[in-house]
Amino acid sequence: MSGMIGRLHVLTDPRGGRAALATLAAAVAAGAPVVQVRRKHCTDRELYDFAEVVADFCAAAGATCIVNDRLDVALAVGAAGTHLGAHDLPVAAVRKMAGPDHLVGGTARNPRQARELVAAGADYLGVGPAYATTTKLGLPDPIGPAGVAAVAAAVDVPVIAIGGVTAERVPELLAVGAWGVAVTAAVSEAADPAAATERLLQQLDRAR
Ligand SMILES: Cc1ncc(COP(=O)(O)OP(=O)(O)O)c(N)n1
Ligand SMILES: Cc1nc(C(=O)O)sc1CCOP(=O)(O)O
Ligand SMILES: [Mg+2]
Repeated sequence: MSGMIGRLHVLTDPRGGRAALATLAAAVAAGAPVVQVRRKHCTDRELYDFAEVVADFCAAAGATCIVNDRLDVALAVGAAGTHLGAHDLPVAAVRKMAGPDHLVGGTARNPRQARELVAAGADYLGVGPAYATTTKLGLPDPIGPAGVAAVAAAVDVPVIAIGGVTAERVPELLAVGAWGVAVTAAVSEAADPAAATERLLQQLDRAR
């Protein structure tokens, strides 16, 4: 499965909870096509319960639901896909278990990793950190638009730029070959998450 994945991925606030769900509801109502359930430091049951609510919400709204890190949870809640990084199960293993119709995304930081992930069966790549981010600790230095460009030139699957992405930065990322963007703070820390989502979507529409 590839090619037509949505261009705006809204990641849930990793703390989860009601505020995360309210933000998500606003983002999806404003037209966010893809939601990624990203939650850390919780029990499996808490993750499952949260993911189930998000997946049901996405199904009702026609949005694509992707679960970060966990194929088992993605399958259990009927999500469309799973996103995998270097510390998660390998893309090839997940592809083997999930079959051809499950969306599988991988995190790439350079062209070599990107080619390997695509060869292993990734449908799309999350590429970053494009810019400095306060949402996630321990990342390498930002790769900037030039780093995103290098990955986009190396593969033929959609590249989703992530890390410190704002609406203002969308044009320069699309200009270097990104298909779309993934955001946390730009939506979840916005005073008006629906308006922030609309601004991101406008930039994605305008710039291509
Ligand atoms: C679209 C997208 N791209 C990259 C990531 C990062 O995934 P990963 O490297 O597994 O890191 P964590 O998100 O698990 O901290 C992502 N989640 N989404
Ligand atoms: C979850 C995540 N992964 C990244 C990576 O580069 O692997 S950057 C990132 C944080 C995305 O949130 P924000 O839009 O608030 O920067
Ligand atoms: Mg991960």
